[in-house]
Amino acid sequence: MKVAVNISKIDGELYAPSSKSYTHRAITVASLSDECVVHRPLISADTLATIRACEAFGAGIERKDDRLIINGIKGKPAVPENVIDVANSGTTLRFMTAVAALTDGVTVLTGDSSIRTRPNQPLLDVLGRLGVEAFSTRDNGCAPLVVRGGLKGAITTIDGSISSQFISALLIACPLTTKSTTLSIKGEMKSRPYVDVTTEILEAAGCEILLEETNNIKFIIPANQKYNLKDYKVPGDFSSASYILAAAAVTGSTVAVKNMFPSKQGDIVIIEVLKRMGADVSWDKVKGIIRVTGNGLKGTTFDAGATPDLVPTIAVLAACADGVTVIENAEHVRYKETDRLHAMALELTKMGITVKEEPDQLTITGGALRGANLHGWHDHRIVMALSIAGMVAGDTTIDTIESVEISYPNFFEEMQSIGADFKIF
Ligand SMILES: O=C(O)C1=C[C@@H](OP(=O)(O)O)[C@@H](O)[C@H](O)C1
Ligand SMILES: C=C(OP(=O)(O)O)C(=O)O
Repeated sequence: MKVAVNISKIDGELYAPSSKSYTHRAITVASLSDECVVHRPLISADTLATIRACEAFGAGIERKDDRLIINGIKGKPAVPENVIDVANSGTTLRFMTAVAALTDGVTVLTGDSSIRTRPNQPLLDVLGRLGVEAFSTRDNGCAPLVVRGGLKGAITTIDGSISSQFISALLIACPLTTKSTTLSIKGEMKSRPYVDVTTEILEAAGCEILLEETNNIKFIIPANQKYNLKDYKVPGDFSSASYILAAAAVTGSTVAVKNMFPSKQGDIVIIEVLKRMGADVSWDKVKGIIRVTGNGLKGTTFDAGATPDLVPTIAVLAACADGVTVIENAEHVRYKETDRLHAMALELTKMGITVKEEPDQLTITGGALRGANLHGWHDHRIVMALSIAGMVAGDTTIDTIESVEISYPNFFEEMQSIGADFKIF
């Protein structure tokens, strides 16, 4: 499917979708608990993959209105009857690889053509050191993955520079083993706020994990724990909201986004970035409302280490700003649904913007965007970000737009409802 985008202004308010990251964790931890109700989960292609996988491990999951009623497996997943297909979801693949390590048998995990190119070797290696036979069928660290359960605690290290999801996955599985684990992080821990979201939910489930931070980060994970997640309400998603907020900022419009309460999401930093670039932004944290008025933007420097998912949004803000923006410390952004540094560099160049692509950064010189026929790379964040750029350029088409199903299924309809000139064809 494609969208044709014309020059648009927007006006009004939207309710941000629920957080994808919190939803994945709530479903996984609830499935490893006894009985739990997850309120306001995000229902999207990625979170449905997590639901299916947890069901394959034995959890009962029923959808009722805006709740998931979960009958959990009390820390002991069954051996799945079939291969687990995570579709396009990296979070599901990494989390379920660790859950598979808790079974008494063999699990095979695979997914779509994008997921089968994404790296997992650091997670497979650590699982190997924790007593689990875990390997890639093609010996390249990518799915299909095979995991023979038998997880035991130990003292080990993991490289933090590729994906925090390996660390989150281990933090979810290791408390359920019979021997404690010490996990030290080698190098910078990229995407750290996502690990904080994991430990927050684990804490809500009554799990204890100790964090030591001296020269490097170390998690001490006591063994023989039980999860007891009860009623859990999923907060709004700041990564999804970033497209709405950016749309107002680049088109000189005003919008309000509701369901934006403080949480551990690193992508909250979008508020600071918009302010720094010159937008008028206010955040009522009690009412959970962010208001943005676009006012002309100027370039900035953005360190993407903690918040890789904001890169497509910020690349579009940069393209519409006066002067130069440097998005740095972003190598891990290449390991997503697609290589997002390369995709954004290529597509913004088609719109007449000068972009310098280096291994771990983009340097973007803002300018007049011109309409173009763009490729969405089958990647929800690329599609949504380019749609915002199209609202400034006009006369733009973007393909592979069905990918918004991954994190924000109603993106186009909701943006149309506040004035975005999007025509789906
Ligand atoms: O744990 C999570 O929910 C996520 C972690 C991040 O990935 P990395 O840790 O691989 O950077 C982020 O990009 C992804 O969208 C969601
Ligand atoms: C990279 C993403 O998710 P995942 O890693 O779960 O595929 C994303 O939502 O941008």
